[in-house]
Amino acid sequence: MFLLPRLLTRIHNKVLRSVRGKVSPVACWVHVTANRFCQSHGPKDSTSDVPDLSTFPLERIRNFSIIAHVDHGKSTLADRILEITGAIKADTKNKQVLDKLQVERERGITVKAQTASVTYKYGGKEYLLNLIDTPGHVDFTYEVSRSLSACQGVILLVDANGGVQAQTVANFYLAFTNELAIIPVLNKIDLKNADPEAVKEQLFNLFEISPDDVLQISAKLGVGITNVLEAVIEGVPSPAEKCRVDAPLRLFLFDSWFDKYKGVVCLVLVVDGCLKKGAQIVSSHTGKLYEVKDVGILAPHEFPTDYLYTGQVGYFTANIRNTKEALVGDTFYLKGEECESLPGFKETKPLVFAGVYPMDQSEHGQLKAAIERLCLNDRSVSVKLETSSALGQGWRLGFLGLLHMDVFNQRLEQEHGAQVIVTTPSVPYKVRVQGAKSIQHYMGEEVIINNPVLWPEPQNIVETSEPFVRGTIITPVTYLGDIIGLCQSRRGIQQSIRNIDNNRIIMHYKLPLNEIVVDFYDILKSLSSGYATFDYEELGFELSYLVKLDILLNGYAIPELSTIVHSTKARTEGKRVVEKLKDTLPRQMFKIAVQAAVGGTILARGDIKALRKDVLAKCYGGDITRKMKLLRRQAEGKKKQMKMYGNIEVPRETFINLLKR
Ligand SMILES: Nc1nc2c(ncn2[C@@H]2O[C@H](COP(=O)(O)OP(=O)(O)OP(=O)(O)O)[C@@H](O)[C@H]2O)c(=O)[nH]1
Repeated sequence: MFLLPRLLTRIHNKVLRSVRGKVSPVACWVHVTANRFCQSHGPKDSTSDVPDLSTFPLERIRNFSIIAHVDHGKSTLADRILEITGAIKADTKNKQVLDKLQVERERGITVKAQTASVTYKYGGKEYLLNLIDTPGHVDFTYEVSRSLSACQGVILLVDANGGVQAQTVANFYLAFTNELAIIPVLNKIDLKNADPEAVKEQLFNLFEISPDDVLQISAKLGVGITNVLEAVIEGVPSPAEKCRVDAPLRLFLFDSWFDKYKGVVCLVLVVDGCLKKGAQIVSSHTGKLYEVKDVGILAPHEFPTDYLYTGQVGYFTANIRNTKEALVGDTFYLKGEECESLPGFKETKPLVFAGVYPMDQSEHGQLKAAIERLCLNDRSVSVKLETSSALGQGWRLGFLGLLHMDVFNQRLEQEHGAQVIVTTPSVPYKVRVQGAKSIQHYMGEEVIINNPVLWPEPQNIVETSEPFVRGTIITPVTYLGDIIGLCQSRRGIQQSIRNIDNNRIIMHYKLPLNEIVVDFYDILKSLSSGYATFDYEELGFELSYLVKLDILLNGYAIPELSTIVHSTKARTEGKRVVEKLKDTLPRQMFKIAVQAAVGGTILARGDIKALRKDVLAKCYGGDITRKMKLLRRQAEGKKKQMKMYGNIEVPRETFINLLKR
């Protein structure tokens, strides 16, 4: 059952070569809360009394995460664990209890890791189990890696019907490089088409996991759940090595959110010492002093306990109103007892950037507050002010992927009532410029450009690079041809291909990030009737011949519509945008030439015909020369107007329609 030692010795070198992402192991921290609350105070569905938190020695604490591909049943397993341990009442209505956000419930996906603590009796002793339900989608890997640094082990859940998928592979390596114990579990064995033996073979072929170590459960029916809990107690090491009971207080802040009544709520791990209500604590990051107003645990709802002991996880509030003061990764210590800060989290690197503007400029202030509060709960988003002549004042936000961007904007709307316009997403590019110091905006020779508007003039560019990723695709053999075709059309280079069983193939492709951010995943899914799965890891920047594609209306470039493309794709992309614009721009009283250009070269052109006023309407009968004269005058008038409207004012609504994805 304990995979860690065996795997570490057997496949260490092989795995380290293909490690997914570089996760910074946060020094020492465990993630434990005690559970079960007084019925009088607890959430309605909690069932038992609050245990005395001081009675759990570190040896009887287990911190673990559930990791898996999307929809393999993580949240359902979490429901069953909460039920079996009495944290919530067993009820058929319990569906993904830990998916608390509206966006999670609507989309049926987890986007935010959630913590819940339970107690379980095993071998005559009571254990504190702290479980973290993590998201499955690649865009939320940050949440997974943050959660893993709080754990000593993981349950690697695999759907016995769907088998190993791209995200299973990614998550396995994430846990493996964090040196966590791995408990392999097959879920959905109740399904008619479940094939546990085939999936065990896949696990062996890919990760050398012995079939004898694999547990089989049905999270939906609640079959085999106690075996999983016991495997966690037996197989996951306790956090005893990492925390000190007798040392002065040290708190590690690893999540936070905003409560309109209490201000910022900080989720912390008590690494050393004990936290009590009323304590005076100092932030290592800001040096500010706070008085702790409220202390409690999550189980899974907030529950006040007044104390948190060594190794336990819980929340505190301290009347923090400024969201910038609660930096995830910060260390807090007791006033007068300054101590060494714990290593924080590695900054995430956003991969997709887009402009976000208020629908109505008068709501700029509200949107600013909404973005700040949401970023408190999602630290992986980067924020920078931006101004557009068409859309006004806004921000350029950086996300970890397109789904992340969609979910963030949906949360802005649902949780903060903000109405926003989101511009076309783009990826960061690297440009080496000459005469750098003389060029406005650029201080160094190599610059990262997140916004096509800031692309340097062609004569100043020495070379350009774009980000590449290593994509993992797992697909049934039937769809192989179509998928290879798709990857080639996206400038992909195949790196490896092999069978994981009789029917399924795993492939690795090197792909430009730019080619996959928008629609690659959707096309892959539709080509494979939903069966192929995709995951990617960053490979860094590589030289590439990139150009700025400008869109001109009657000869004037519209900055908001510029994009960066690979030179081989400029013509096709130009034609596509021109066609789209022809359909979207309202006709005006004069002709509009829509052009796509790179530098001075026009690559595509389309004309929007002028709206024609019927100047002959009042000219009943009469001589043909009279009618010709009227038409000639109209044409001359338009010529003048063309000049006048050379710089066409595109209505704001048109921009909104054009830029809306
Ligand atoms: N038949 C069957 N269905 C299951 C089982 N476990 C989960 N499901 C179903 O699988 C679907 C996905 O379950 P979730 O628990 O939301 O999966 P998840 O891994 O948390 O999903 P993400 O958070 O989006 O990654 C739901 O419709 C569940 O009802 C099982 O043991 N048997």
